[in-house]
Amino acid sequence: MSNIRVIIAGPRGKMGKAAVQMVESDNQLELVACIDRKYNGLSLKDIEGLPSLDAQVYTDARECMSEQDADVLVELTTPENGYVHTRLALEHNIRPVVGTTGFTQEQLDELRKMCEDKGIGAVIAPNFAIGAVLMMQFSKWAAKHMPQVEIIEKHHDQKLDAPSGTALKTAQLIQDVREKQQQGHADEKETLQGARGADVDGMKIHSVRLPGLVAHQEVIFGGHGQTLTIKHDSYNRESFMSGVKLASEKVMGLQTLVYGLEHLLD
Ligand SMILES: NC(=O)c1ccc[n+]([C@@H]2O[C@H](COP(=O)([O-])OP(=O)(O)OC[C@H]3O[C@@H](n4cnc5c(N)ncnc54)[C@H](O)[C@@H]3O)[C@@H](O)[C@H]2O)c1
Ligand SMILES: O=C(O)C1=N[C@H](C(=O)O)CCC1
Repeated sequence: MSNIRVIIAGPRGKMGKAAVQMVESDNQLELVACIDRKYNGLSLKDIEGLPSLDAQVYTDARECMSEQDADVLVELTTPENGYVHTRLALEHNIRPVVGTTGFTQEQLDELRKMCEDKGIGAVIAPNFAIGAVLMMQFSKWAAKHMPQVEIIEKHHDQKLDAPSGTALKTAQLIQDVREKQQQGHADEKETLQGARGADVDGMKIHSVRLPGLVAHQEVIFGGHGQTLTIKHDSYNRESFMSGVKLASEKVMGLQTLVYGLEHLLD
């Protein structure tokens, strides 16, 4: 089978660096170019801290995608730029594998429509860590039986979006199996705004941002005389890389947009 030709957007970021390493050490994936904010025209090996690869760096994403005959874009930048890159990739028939979080529902709907119109696949996964995917699936199951639930997500303090994509996805999965409902006291009042967190159909989401954290989430279910906590921790960015690899391979066989890695697991 021929190699899958990959462009990585954001190669000097925390996730991008790990993705460059992963692609470099993989037999089936081949890094052909990167999209960065700096270093136009250099090759990756000229950039300090990155592996010695010949892949060319572009600051202009459109130019990169027009010049390079790529199969997959691995997008790991920021919500705003990530959306632009993902659209551009689809316009160039390059299949996006998107880890970047913070896209709005309208943006996701538009990207889904673009995929359908072009008959080309895309994977957008708010969390590529297998343990996090299982944590979300277990939470959906638990919510059927214990529908009173709150989500606490904790991330490093450089994160741009809140709540996390994982927390939103978890809430969506739980919405599939539980009715909107009042949680806490019906007459509850916040004496300090935001004290009860964000609200999704009565379900609360609390976002913690601190140095030292990577990516962590607890989903707490309450019942009569008992609680259940389903918890996942990512301690480093390598935890996401088997998911990025799987998505980069599986996207080649997709004709639609898939939102969440669970759709790619057997
Ligand atoms: N889906 C997952 O499993 C997962 C895991 C971790 C992080 N994330 C998400 O991935 C994204 C990146 O996270 P990170 O921790 O690596 O962030 P980071 O800030 O370390 O890296 C982002 C990189 O993007 C680069 N960048 C910004 N704008 C750009 C542009 N226009 N062109 C090219 N590069 C550009 C920045 O220079 C930076 O190097 C975030 O949205 C984060 O939420 C997702
Ligand atoms: O580091 C981040 O930023 C992460 N974001 C994802 C999210 O928003 O859910 C999860 C993994 C780490």
